[in-house]
Amino acid sequence: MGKFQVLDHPLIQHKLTIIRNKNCGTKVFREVADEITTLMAYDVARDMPLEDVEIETPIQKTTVKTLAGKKVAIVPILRAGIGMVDGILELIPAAKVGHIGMYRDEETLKPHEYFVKLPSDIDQRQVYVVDPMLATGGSAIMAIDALKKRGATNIKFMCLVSAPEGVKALQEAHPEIDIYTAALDERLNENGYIVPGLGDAGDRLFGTK
Ligand SMILES: O=P(O)(O)OC[C@H]1O[C@H](OP(=O)(O)OP(=O)(O)O)[C@H](O)[C@@H]1O
Ligand SMILES: O=c1cc[nH]c(=O)[nH]1
Ligand SMILES: [Mg+2]
Repeated sequence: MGKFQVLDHPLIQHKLTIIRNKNCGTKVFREVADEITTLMAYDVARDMPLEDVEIETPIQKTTVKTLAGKKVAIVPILRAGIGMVDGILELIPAAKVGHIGMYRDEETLKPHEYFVKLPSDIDQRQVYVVDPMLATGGSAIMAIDALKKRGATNIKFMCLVSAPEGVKALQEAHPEIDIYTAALDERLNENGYIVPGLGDAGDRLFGTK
């Protein structure tokens, strides 16, 4: 079974409180979502492999560490996942970015895939799938299905807010995936929204409501 981690550093909790507030406007929502993602990425990237490299400091030659091995691909689930891309690029600027378009039918809550464009070497990369909300889990499960179908093997999932229902479903569908969330909330409501949550992440990020 992969890891399930609530990244509840005080700075993350404080910033999440800012964007949960219904009075937080689009500009601040976008900026603070970015900041939370950067703080999360610091922890998520903790297992990045290192290798030895020989350099010369002004004092002497020495063997030190540099990042090695698997390169990173960030894969946002459109639309709302786009709000988490820049926060990771801040720390891992050489990462490639793939996109998976997915919308959730408002009646059935079932996800529908409408776009997939990935780096051609996705099978060689450490993949970070990002979406602010893990609600029923349907979108994340289908996005990871799409990635596996195209050869990705090394996948982590990052979200800002998750519901217990979504975490369980994702763990059952893809048990080896590590899941990182800034908060694990109480439940889903009758419309499939996370309670207390932060509302519709896509609409709040892009100002579409
Ligand atoms: O876990 P689930 O029940 O699948 O729900 C979560 C999904 O719902 C939202 O996307 P939405 O369908 O609203 O699309 P959008 O990002 O374009 O607004 C959210 O960004 C997730 O992708
Ligand atoms: O609470 C929720 C659930 C799904 N999608 C959202 O944007 N918010
Ligand atoms: Mg939405």
